[in-house]
Amino acid sequence: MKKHLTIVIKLGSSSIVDEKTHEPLLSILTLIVETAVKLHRDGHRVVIVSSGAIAVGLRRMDLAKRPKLLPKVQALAAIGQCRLISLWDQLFAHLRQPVAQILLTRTDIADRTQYINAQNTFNELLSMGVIPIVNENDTLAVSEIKFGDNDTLSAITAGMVQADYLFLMTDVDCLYDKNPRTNPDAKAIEVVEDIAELAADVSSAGSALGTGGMSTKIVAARLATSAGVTTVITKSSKPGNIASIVRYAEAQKAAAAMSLSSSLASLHDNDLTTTSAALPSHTPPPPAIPVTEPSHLSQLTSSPSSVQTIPAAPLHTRFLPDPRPIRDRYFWLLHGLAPHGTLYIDAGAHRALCAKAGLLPVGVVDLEGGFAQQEAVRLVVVKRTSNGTVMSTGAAAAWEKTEAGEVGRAIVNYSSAEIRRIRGLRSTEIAGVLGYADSEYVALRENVAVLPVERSSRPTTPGLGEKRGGG
Ligand SMILES: N[C@@H](CCC(=O)OP(=O)(O)O)C(=O)O
Repeated sequence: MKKHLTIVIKLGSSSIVDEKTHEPLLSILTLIVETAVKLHRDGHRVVIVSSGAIAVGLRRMDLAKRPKLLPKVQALAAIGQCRLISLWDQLFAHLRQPVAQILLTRTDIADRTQYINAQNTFNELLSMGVIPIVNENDTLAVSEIKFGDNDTLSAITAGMVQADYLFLMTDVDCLYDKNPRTNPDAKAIEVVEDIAELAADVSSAGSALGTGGMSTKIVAARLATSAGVTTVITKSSKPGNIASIVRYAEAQKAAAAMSLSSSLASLHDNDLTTTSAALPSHTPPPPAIPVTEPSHLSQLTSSPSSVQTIPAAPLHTRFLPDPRPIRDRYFWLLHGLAPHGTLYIDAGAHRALCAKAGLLPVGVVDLEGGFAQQEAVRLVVVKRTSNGTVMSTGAAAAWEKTEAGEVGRAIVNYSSAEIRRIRGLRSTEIAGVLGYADSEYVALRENVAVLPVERSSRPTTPGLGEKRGGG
């Protein structure tokens, strides 16, 4: 188990300023600072994703509400961001904690070299003991190149720094199966093992200041957990809960690991058929669990004792990380790039991609959108239709979309105009049709990221011009 955890804490605009007066919520900010410094002093690496630039700009210019015109919003973000970062810097300075400002746009990370540069800068700052404070570079980002909401930005940041935890701080303590304000019998959802099966009420529209709501938090949780990041939704007015939740979650992992090793030991000692049923599932243990603590937990609990009872955690929703995380280049292909179109591929091509081959023109059935060479596209699997539905007008056969939906993303070697002419052909035929053949592949293997089969029906990061859920 890791001694030093990397923890990303995301605060939305409504956690940073008062929704009506737009004055900073100093008590919350101070508690966040104390929590972050405590975690840092315990040996953990902390990144803060802070919204609030526009809201702070509104206060500075004495404006009552967010203007409609984009240049005005961008000007306010420029005014507010320097005040915001100065506020964070001043608060952290009281505890002698250096911070750094990182402002990102989607185009910054769409270039692989820039993505790696950003990653290197994060790592350097974290190893220097600095707390990076991240926001979207609103002044440059127009809608086409926006992350759009800081929930998504925080999940991409968490993937980039290979975080252990992402905390999405919000105005409720957790997800509920129904709206708790109108349904007194609403049940808290404490642990989510599989987001695809989540049945929660996500109708919360977010604040008047920000752009995120509960549904953008689910998108963010899906993205972050796919990169192996445990994602937590909890109340921003109680930042002290972060340490208790980390302690609790780590204790659960330790307890599960101990239970697994004792089960494995008994597998050696006993008949395999009688003990295999005792292997632990993801079912959470009861709230209070006596465990022998690993050293970093005793740091978190600040207790000298090696054996103690872990107190129950405050209410929160915890999304468990995918056991087979998508990281590095594949994470960047899936979430760093904005797709410019879609390639519809057949099941054979999908199988070949899953078996780590490149994408050949013969497997491409149809396409949508206009894109250039070396731009990113979505990959969607289609099958020959049985009911006569013609998805593709130009293709030789009729095709329809499958339930698998989007199965991955790729950077293509040919433009949409070129692929339109070579789809369905063998690679040896490319030169005859185009007059040249830059590659036998439509996309090289290293430029293709495919989702594991059982997860491919889940949407990935919303791309350019795609509608996000939630307000
Ligand atoms: N980047 C913008 C905030 C983006 C946004 O709306 O985020 P959130 O408040 O988390 O929904 C700002 O700093 O004002």
